[in-house]
Amino acid sequence: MSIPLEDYAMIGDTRTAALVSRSGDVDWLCLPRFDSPACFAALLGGPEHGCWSLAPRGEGWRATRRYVGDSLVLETVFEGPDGGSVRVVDCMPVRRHWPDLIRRVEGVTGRVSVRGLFTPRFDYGSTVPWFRHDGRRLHAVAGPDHLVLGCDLGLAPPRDGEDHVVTDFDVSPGEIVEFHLGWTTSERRDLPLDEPRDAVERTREWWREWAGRHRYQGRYDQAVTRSLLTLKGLTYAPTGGIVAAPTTSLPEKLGGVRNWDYRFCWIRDATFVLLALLDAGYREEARDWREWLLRAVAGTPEQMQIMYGVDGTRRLPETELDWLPGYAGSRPVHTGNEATNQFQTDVYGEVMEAMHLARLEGIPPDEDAWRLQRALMDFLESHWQDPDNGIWEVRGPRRHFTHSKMMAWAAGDRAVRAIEDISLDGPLDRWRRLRQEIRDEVCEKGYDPERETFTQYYGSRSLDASMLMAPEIGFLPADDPRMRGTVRAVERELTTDGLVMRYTMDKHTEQVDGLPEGEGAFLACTFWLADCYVLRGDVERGREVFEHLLDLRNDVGLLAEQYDPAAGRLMGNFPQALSHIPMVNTAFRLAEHDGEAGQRAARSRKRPEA
Ligand SMILES: OC[C@H]1O[C@H](O[C@H]2O[C@H](CO)[C@@H](O)[C@H](O)[C@H]2O)[C@H](O)[C@@H](O)[C@@H]1O
Repeated sequence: MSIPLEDYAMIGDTRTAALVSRSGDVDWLCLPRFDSPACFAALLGGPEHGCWSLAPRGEGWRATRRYVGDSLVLETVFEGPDGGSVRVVDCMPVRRHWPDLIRRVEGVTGRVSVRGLFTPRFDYGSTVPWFRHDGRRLHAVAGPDHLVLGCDLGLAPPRDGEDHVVTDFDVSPGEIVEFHLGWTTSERRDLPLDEPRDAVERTREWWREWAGRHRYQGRYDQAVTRSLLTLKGLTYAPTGGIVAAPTTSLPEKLGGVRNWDYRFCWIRDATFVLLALLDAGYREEARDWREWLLRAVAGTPEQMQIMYGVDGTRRLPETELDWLPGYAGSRPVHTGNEATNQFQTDVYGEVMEAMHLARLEGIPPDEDAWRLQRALMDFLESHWQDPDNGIWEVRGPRRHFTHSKMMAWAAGDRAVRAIEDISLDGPLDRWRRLRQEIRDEVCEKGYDPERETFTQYYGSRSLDASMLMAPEIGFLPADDPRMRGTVRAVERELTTDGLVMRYTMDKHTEQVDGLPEGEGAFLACTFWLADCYVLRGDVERGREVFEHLLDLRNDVGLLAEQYDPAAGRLMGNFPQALSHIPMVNTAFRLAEHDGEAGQRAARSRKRPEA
C-alpha cells in the first residue's frame, strides 16, 4: 500500500519541487524543472524507481514535522524509543544557477545512528546511472542527467554490484551532517556547489521575506500564508508560468485510471492563482504571469490552447510510462496531457477577467494586452455557441456546458467594463448585445425551472458544482432564487459528508466524460459552496464548510485536488493549486465579514448585476 499523500510535504525552488515523506524519503523530484523526467519516482512505484532516504536506523521512531516559519524549509524531528532524537532539515535553495537540494541532519538528544540511502533513477525510474567518485563527491550520470552528491563526512562509492549509495553515521547533540545534491547536464564533469551551511538560512529568509508581504490580516492567517507559499512554490520563476501541481498521475480514485499529468500551466488554474495573488497584494507575480500569458498565446486566437508547458511549449503529447506500477497500483502513469488539444470556452472569460483586474489593480499596462483581448473577443463572438469540453475537460463528446457559456458571458462583461470603466477603445454596443444574448441563452437553456437549478449542460438533468461560481464571476447574485435553488440541488445531490463532488456521477457519466465513474469530492467545489453561503449572508454556514476544509489539510497545511470521504484520504495530484487558491479567496471573503481585512483587491468591490 502506498504512503498516504498526507505524509508528504513539498519543498521547492520556484522551478521544480520535491515531495519528502514523513519517514525521511525524497520520493518525487523532477530536475531541472517541474516537467522534466523524475530522478526520484518512488511515489509512483517503489524505492527501486528512485528514492533518497535519510532517517535514524532501526524501528520505533516517531516523526513530527513542520515548515520552519513561513518558508518551504522542512524540519522533521525523529524521536526514538530510547530517548534519542535527531532533526532533519530539507530545502531547495531558491535557484541562481543549478538546482540543488540540501539535507541537514542535526543531533538533538542522545547518540543516534542515521542511514542515508541514495538511489537515483533517471527518466522516471527507468535508468540506473553510472556512479563515479572523484575523491570528494559522488557523481551519478546517465543520458542527459548528472547528479552530484556531496557530504561533509565524505561519501564512499557504491560497493561492487550495488546501484545505490549507503551512508551510515552517528550524530550526538549539536553535531551537524549536511548532504548537498546538485543537478547539471551530463557533459559537465563537475558542479560548483554552494557552501551549504548558510544556504538553509538564506532559503528560509527568502521565503520569510516573500510571505511577509501579503495583505491578509485575519484569523486564518497561518492557513492563508501556507497556501500562498504553496502557490508561489508552484510558480516557474524564469517565465512566470504557474503549474497546476508538481506531480503526475496521483489518482483521483485509488486503483483508478483517472491519473493525469499536472506539471503544466493551465490558463484557467494559472488565472485563478493570479487572482488570489493579486488579492493578497503580489503584483510582481501578477505582472510576470500576464507577460507569460501574452507570450504563450501569441499568434492567432484560433490557436490559443487551454494549457502550455512552463516555457510556453505547445505540444504536450500524452504518453504512458508502462514500467511504473503507479501510486497504489493506479495505472496508467502519464506524462503529457491530451487535454491540451481541447476546446474550452471558459478560458476566454478567464483571460479577459485576469487582464481586466490587472488593470484595475494598477499593474503597468502592456500595449499588447488590449490588442490580444480584442482578438479573443472577435474569436469568441463567432465561437461561443460551439460545443466544448468544459471546465472538467471531459473526454467524451463536446457539449454545450453551462459553465462554459457563463464564462463566455464573463468575457463579454469584462470587455464592456474595460470600455465603460477604463475608457479602452472597442465596439461597446456590439459587446453589450453579445453579453445580453449569452445571459438570456444561459438562463433559458442552462436552467431547469422544474428542479430550480442550473444544470451541467443545456437540456441535461445532471448537476455541476462549477455553477457555484456564478456569483463570484458576477453572473448572478448569490441570493438570486436561481442560485439558491442551485445551491439546494448541490447540497442534495452532489454533497457527501459536507464535501462537494464536481458533477453528477451516474450511469450516464461515462458518456459525458468518456471515463469510468468514480473519484473523490472536489475540494475547490467545496470552497465555492462556502463562498455562495458567505456571499448570500449565511456567513456562519460558510465558515463551517471552510473550517471543515481546513481540517482536511495535512499536518504541514497542504491539500490535494480531492478527498475520499470513505477512505478519509487526500486524492489526486498534490499539492494542488486549484485547492489552495480558494483557500485564500474564501478566507479573504470571511475576513471582510469579520471586519478583519479591508484591503482586498478591486475584485471584491465588484457586485453582480441581477
Ligand atoms: O477529469 C478529467 C480531466 O482531469 C484533469 O483536469 C483537471 O485538472 C485540471 C488542472 O488542475 C483542471 O484545470 C481541470 O478543471 C480538471 O478537470 C486532466 O488534466 C484532464 O486531462 C482530464 O481529462
